[in-house]
Amino acid sequence: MMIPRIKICGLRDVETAVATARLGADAIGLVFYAPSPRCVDAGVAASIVAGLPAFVTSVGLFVDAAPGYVRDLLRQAPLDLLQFHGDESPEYCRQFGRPYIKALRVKPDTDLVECAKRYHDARGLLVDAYVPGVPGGTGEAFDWALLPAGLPLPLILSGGLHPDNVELAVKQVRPWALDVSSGVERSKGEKDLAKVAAFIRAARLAATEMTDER
Ligand SMILES: O=C(O)c1ccccc1N[C@@H]1O[C@H](COP(=O)(O)O)[C@@H](O)[C@H]1O
Repeated sequence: MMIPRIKICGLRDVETAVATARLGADAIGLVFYAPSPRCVDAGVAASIVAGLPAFVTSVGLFVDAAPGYVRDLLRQAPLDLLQFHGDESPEYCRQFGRPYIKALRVKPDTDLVECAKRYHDARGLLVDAYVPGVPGGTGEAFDWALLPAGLPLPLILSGGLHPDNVELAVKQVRPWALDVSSGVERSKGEKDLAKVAAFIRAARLAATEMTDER
């Protein structure tokens, strides 16, 4: 099985972002949603983007943001990929002319195949837990059995992942990528590099074990 790509979300300073990349993260998420304890401003985002080494993707996370705000941010911080984590329509997501992923909060009646068709030009479909009133970053997991096989877009698994459940997640879901925030923190918004290292190690080991078993 492919080793899943790993995104660590909610970095707030250059030093921790670079340390996270050195631990093996493929992508670093920057949150542009004011109510989040992980929210950063354009200046901090620009310094993190500029500080990342080659081949580490910078991802900007937005929740139903005004288009002007997103454009303004992109002028200041040249993000590689946009993550839309609210109720954004496909038309909204496309208007920036940048690669994007669409996040969906999964409920028992969510038709993910239909969603993948609607957002057909997304670079991946990110699935997260549905927690009423909170758009994400909750640390809550959802029932992975709700995920259909054979989605026509790369599946990015998120929601309540942490170093102790990521092995099961990789083996059960076989996602293209993993995205984690709360599960690698010591307190809300405060990343714990030991947990980041443990998460990356456990995810890669799980995928390697699956390959060896075949
Ligand atoms: O991280 C946040 O604060 C956040 C705020 C608003 C929307 C999404 C947010 N984060 C994303 O939520 C999922 C799950 O996070 P967790 O690991 O359960 O804490 C993940 O995709 C984050 O990128």
